[in-house]
Amino acid sequence: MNKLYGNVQGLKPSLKKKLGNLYRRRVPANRLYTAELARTLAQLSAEVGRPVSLLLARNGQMRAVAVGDAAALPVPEHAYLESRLSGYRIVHTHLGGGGLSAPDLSTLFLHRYDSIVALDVEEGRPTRAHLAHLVPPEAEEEDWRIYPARPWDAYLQWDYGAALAALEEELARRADLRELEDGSGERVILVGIDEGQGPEAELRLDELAELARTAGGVVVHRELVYRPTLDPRYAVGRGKLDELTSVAYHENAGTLIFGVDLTPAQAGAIEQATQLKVLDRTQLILDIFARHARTPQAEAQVELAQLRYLLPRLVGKGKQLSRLGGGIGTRGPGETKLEVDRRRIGERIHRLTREIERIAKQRREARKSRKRNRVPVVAIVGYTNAGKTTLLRALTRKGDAGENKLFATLRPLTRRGYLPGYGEVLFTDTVGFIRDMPPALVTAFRATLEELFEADLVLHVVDATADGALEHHRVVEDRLVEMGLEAPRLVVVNKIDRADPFDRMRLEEQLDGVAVSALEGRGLEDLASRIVRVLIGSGLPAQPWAQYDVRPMG
Ligand SMILES: Nc1nc2c(ncn2[C@@H]2O[C@H](COP(=O)(O)OP(=O)(O)OP(=O)(O)O)[C@@H](O)[C@H]2O)c(=O)[nH]1
Ligand SMILES: [Mg+2]
Repeated sequence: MNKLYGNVQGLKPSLKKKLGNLYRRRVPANRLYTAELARTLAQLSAEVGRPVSLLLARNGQMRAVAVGDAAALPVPEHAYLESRLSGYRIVHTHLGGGGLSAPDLSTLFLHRYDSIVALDVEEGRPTRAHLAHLVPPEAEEEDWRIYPARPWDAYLQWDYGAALAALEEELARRADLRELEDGSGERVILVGIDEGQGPEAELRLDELAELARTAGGVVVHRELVYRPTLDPRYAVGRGKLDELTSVAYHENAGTLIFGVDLTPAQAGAIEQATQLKVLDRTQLILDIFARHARTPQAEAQVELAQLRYLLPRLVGKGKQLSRLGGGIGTRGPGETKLEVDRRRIGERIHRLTREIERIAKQRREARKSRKRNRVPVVAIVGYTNAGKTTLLRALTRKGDAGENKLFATLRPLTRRGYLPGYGEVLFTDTVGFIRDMPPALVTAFRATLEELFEADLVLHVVDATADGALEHHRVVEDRLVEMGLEAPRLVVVNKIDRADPFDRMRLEEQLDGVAVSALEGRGLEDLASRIVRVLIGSGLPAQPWAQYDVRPMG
């Protein structure tokens, strides 16, 4: 016999059998329900004394029978498809009448059912029918349309198939329109949690937004939730989650990013409740590292951290894995391997650990025999959003014209530049620093910074417009010292086009920095000559032909 869902306790076997027989019913593909089905349903509900709910596939096949309200039905697997309907509908009874309830509507919405019908039952017979379906997201309006109550048999001749096809078409058309408007970029919603930190929580949310942007996301909504203690199950309240799900629908977002770290159980529960992709701060940061990893050592470390973080999140969860699909949180050296199972991941972790040891040994030996007379390397570091990448571009701008081969991009994040009176220099960009690096990621982060050890000079970019710029500087410098980085430093005070003159001066003085606007190209000559002085001071003489500032023919 087919399974009965919901509360079947205390039901007589004969009644259970009758309910089970509902599985044999079928509705023609273009009809909402048949007269026989409605009558049987009403009669059985009256006998049971509880509502009875049916889950029907679009082709009219019975998929599930539950004693209880719509929420008692199992959620169909693979029901959820971006911006489309799930292909399932719910037909159920209401013994007390009263139309569709709030839980009915939120079930409809969350699982994108094709439609939901409630049949009022009086004396074992159907009386009125209440119908609702989703509508394309509009500002200010409800996400569904509820039709006025009609006599139960009014829908028997209705061409449900055609109505549904029209609705799907409309939904798809709107989704296409939005895609055109947005351009690329994964649309994400940020959820910051204020556990009583006050303004600090706001800053952390700003930082989360920066991280999301760096990972290639488009932030369409930010929500700061005040919660002194996290909800053990959902981190935030259930009501808040429903709200966010609705925002996601209106904003066409498929991803929720939480500013706190979620336990594997929380992430799973939130995903289940919202049907959205759920990421936490650590996963977001891992994704950024994955984009910045470019040495074998860094790639191995990032993959290792990704797998370690992923492993506990895999328990009994084929579903979450398949949902990962693509986009933020799925990138990286291990990208293609995310599909493998737990055991294989365990093996991979083991192999990576050995690989990392091997590479480290190799590198120690390679460093000993580092070549003389090579092109000096200048690495750019700094807090996230300080303007490192903009500065790299500004310092190597001429390369963009693509005329001179000297300036051609070598690797995505290293470019050749030219310093007047000195010669060629390699500039290399790095991943931004952030406060509260998740402990699980420290090793991977350091690995992405490994190239710093090849640098002859480290440019430390400070954003003069940032609150706490001095503190950011200190955080970064402390970490560099911890890593044992000995290369000379030069502080670049950036964004002077927008900075308060007093802040700028204070930073310049306290950090002995060079003030620039990477965006407007101001102060770059001063910076170049400071760089040259440091390089020469560390025993890297100017290149012979460059002393006359004659540039070689490209
Ligand atoms: N006003 C102004 N904005 C700037 C300047 N330099 C960079 N920005 C802006 O600051 C933002 C961050 O710049 P990026 O160069 O991406 O910063 P980053 O340090 O590479 O950031 P991450 O790689 O995310 O750590 C961008 O919106 C830039 O346009 C500047 O000199 N003046
Ligand atoms: Mg950058």
